[in-house]
Amino acid sequence: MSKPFMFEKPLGMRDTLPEMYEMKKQIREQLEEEMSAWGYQMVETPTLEYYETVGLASAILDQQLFKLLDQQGNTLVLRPDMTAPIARLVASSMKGEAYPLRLSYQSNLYRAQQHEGGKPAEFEQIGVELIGDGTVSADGEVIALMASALKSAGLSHFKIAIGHIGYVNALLEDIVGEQSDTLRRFLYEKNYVGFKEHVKNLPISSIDKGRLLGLLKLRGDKKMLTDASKLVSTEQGAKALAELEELWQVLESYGIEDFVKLDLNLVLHMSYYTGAVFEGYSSNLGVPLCSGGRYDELLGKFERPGQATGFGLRLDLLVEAIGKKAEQRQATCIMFSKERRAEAFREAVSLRQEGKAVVVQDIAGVTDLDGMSEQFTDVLYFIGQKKGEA
Ligand SMILES: N[C@@H](Cc1c[nH]c[nH+]1)C(=O)O
Repeated sequence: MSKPFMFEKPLGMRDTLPEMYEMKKQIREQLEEEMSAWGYQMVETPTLEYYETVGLASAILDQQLFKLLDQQGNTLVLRPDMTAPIARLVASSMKGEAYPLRLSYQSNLYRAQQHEGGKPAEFEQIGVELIGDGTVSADGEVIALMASALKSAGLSHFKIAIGHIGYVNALLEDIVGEQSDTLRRFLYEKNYVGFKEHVKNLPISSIDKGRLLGLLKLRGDKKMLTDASKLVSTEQGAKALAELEELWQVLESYGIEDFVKLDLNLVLHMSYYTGAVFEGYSSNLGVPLCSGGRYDELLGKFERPGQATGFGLRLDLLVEAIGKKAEQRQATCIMFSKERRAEAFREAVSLRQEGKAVVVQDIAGVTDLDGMSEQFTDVLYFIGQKKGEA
């Protein structure tokens, strides 16, 4: 490998400039406030985790993990997700705390990228986990909170698509048995053309081909569930549909049915999901900006079984979707020369006490006075001899 050019960053890594920082901060505060208002408590976990435990439990493709070695020779990962670290936390340091637990987080996550110019390899995610509650009310709560968080951040045009991995598995396994992975991957990649092509070439009856292709049409409101029930007759399939029916009622009780739609071919990235899954879209972004779902088996891997659900929201994408500029705090500049330095500092203290942001600048350190002054609406000069002094 050649030596990187001085200004290059590792693949997928980004800088954050002041304006973007401010925008992220304002939106982050609103999201955190909303989650706290719903009774969720913030936690933090380390950036590095063991590959063998949390790394594997995160259920993400191995090629997306950043791996490194510690001094003892253990393989570590930069956390690719927060759900697995929180499962570890709940099963260890928080073991004594009764279920259900409502936890929230705001963290940078790391997913290695294969190509330049694509997705970021480090991004901030804000989310919640509702752990130890297997009810459909819990699924409804996290979806309603996600909608409420998006609204509180200032996003008004969004839709949440809801599916159920139990339904997809029931249908695929009923028809293609063990070979369902390939079809699931087409769905996860939203490669519906690839899905159709693959189905065409499968050695199965035309009725079963019709059932598999029928899955792609299962989008809409709760009326669609009747069509869905015609494709699968297994107990697992029926259970998933009954859950979705109840979930729709919960969402109606929250009054957010206009923001949601059912999409039964939804398959998400993480393979730990076991039940209802969902994804949120803004009308002006081509990619989902938040997603989540039920994962009832993950806590068991950390020896504290518990049914759970949650979501994660990408702050960078939410900022992009909202699209408006941050309200920048205007600062006053006090330009001083050393004779009046103490006076300038006193003035700065008193203006800051009034709530103003103040920059104090020694004029001897400025080479471009006009350029510097243009950055401020107000510039006060404390230059030369003090008034009244000879
Ligand atoms: N951890 C998931 C989101 C999620 C939170 N809880 C459940 N799912 C992700 O990064 O996509």
